[in-house]
Amino acid sequence: MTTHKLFIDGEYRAAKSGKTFDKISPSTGKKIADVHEALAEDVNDAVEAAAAALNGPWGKMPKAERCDLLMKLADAIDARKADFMEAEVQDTGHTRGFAEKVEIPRGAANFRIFAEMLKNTGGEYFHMDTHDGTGAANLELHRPKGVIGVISPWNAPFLLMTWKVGPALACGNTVVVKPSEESPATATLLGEVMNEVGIPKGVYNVIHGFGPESAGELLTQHPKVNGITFTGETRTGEAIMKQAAIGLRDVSFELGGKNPAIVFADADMDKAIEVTMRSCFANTGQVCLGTERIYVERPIFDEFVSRLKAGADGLKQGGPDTDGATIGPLISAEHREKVLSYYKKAADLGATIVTGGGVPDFPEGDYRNEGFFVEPTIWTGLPEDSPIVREEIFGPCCHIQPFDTEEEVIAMANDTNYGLSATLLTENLGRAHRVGGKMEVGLVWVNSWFLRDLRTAFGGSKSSGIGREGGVHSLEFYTERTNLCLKL
Ligand SMILES: NC(=O)C1=CN([C@@H]2O[C@H](COP(=O)(O)OP(=O)(O)OC[C@H]3O[C@@H](n4cnc5c(N)ncnc54)[C@H](O)[C@@H]3O)[C@@H](O)[C@H]2O)C=CC1
Ligand SMILES: O=C(O)/C=C/C=C(\O)C(=O)O
Repeated sequence: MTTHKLFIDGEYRAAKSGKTFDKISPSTGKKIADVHEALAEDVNDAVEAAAAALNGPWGKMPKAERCDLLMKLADAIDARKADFMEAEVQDTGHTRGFAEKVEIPRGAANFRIFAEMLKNTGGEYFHMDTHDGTGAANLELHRPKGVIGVISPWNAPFLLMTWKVGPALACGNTVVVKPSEESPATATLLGEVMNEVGIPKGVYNVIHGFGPESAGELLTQHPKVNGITFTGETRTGEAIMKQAAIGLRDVSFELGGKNPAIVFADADMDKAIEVTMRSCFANTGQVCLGTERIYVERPIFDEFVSRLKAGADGLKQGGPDTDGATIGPLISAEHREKVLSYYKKAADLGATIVTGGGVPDFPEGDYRNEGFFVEPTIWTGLPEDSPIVREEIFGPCCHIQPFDTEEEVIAMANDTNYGLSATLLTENLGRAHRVGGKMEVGLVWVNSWFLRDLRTAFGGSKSSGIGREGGVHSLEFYTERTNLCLKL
């Protein structure tokens, strides 16, 4: 049985609390690991190690050397790709294709992009005239923020954790990572690779545990944590923000979404189906950027619904060890209960169930019967104020609504508390530009989805987040800026 210990000050340690919890496989429902739970003493040790490392070799290292080390780290992740993949798919039940093509390469890329960027960034300079004729020079100086608390979710664990750790370290900070209790493996493994390439001890620390009254809350409340970056549910973001208010610590939040896709009658239908198949069902719908509301212009509504149904019905359910599987299980029994409660609610509310709506019917004795699988599901016929259309479900499901005019669909798409992403399907560039600019979201994709240039701003409006990360926007959160005014 695998054991995931804490990684503190460059070494793997058992939790001083002596407590462990079980990690359950999403595909088989069986226990696959014991995970050590960090409580107050361990969390304090991790934060103290991170604070001390700021004043050690890491704090003194020239920026170029620090960035070279992070490039080496990215190469070492590539070299250990098979190990990271295995750790990730066993924890999450993801298909190997998703882990191989998206998740693990992005982990390495998240270090490369910020290491490269930091090497080439400077600061502002403003010369100022003064009455004595000598003037003054204003120089922008950058300092690391300090100890960054990283709270990351289970849906794309390695990708989303490194998306924060990459820029944090490139800017010279140290980190204490609290991965989701559902996905402890890749963050733990990364400690080994940090040591391999010579990242100084205390720079990268990992504590395991839960949120409230456990490692997550203890970390975000710790007075020596200088900034908190979090990806996860909106309500958790609210709780963390209250915790961060003590001591006025800065936060960066990427939260949930209820993202629309709008399919205009002039869209290329093959492209529209390919894009919405991915945006609804990739990673079993457990993507914050995923589509759960589709609006289709009335003349093509019936054709779109029947083609998306055919696509959904063609998905093959299976865990990472099932050949040819195109859709995996949900992360946990608890999350499956949540998703199924929406499936039931949709039926009770009188939705037309185009396909799915329940648990797949596997043969007797099939391992998948013990896993957390649900059917890919498509509904039509619900009003816009239905909870199915308003609340984030985070499963492989969507509701499809017809529309008649551009104004009407813009209003429907924006009528939500969330504001993360929107996807537009149209061959009319003018319309794409016009409608895209009216979407109250942080990200709009046209004729595509999840196409990511890591130099661009990433984040959400409304209840979908606070701040932007990506490219130079990450540097704003992970550095403190000082204006040095030098009287000449
Ligand atoms: N990328 C996204 O937008 C994600 C959205 N979700 C949404 O969240 C729902 C529940 O998933 P969970 O894993 O329970 O998400 P969550 O938001 O409850 O947990 C995410 C992380 O925050 C930690 N956490 C929870 N409460 C905390 C607290 N008070 N202080 C500090 N840390 C805390 C958790 O231990 C975990 O590491 C999903 O059904 C989905 O709707 C979940 C994961 C990612
Ligand atoms: O590409 C990114 O940086 C972020 C991707 C986000 C998700 O996969 C998610 O939160 O679901």
